[in-house]
Amino acid sequence: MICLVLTIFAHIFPSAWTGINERTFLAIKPDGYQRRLVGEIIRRFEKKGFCLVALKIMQASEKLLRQHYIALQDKPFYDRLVKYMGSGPVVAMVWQGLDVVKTARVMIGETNPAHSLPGTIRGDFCIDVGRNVIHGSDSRESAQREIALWFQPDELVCWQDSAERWIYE
Ligand SMILES: Nc1ncnc2c1ncn2[C@@H]1O[C@@H]2COP(=O)(O)O[C@H]2[C@H]1O
Repeated sequence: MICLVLTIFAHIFPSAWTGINERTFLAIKPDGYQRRLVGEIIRRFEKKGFCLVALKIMQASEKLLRQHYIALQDKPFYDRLVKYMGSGPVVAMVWQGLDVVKTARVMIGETNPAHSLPGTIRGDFCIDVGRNVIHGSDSRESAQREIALWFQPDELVCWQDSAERWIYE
């Protein structure tokens, strides 16, 4: 209940989710799902120390995907991207932790896998920019927008992280 109130509060005042409560939106794309990379990807963020606060498998609607990628609507690959993202299951997730937006992007690698270093998700698991396995919000503002687009407030779970004092000073 407290979490629900906090989540609604954060929709109105995004600054509520800062510091160790910062949140980001990640989605394992249909290629990552088909290639059985779901466990490996989740494992990386768990081992890093971030908290998983929401997760669902879904086949995203065209409407949702057009909204999600609205900033890219003038790009020549926009329709192709929406079609690919809707072509199979995706795993939509919200992760929480200090600087999670920026750190998740570092862990994911560059948009083009060819420019991604080994050790990053895209550097390790993919080759083609049109099949780059995972999406991660590119800013705190995008994260707020994307979380609100993909999840209802009551789908985000607040839980007490018993390892917190071993992760943060
Ligand atoms: N040149 C491109 N051709 C096809 N897809 C692209 C291209 N550039 C970016 N994208 C896709 O657009 C997506 C936008 O953000 P993502 O991190 O989800 O990953 C990106 C790629 O999947």
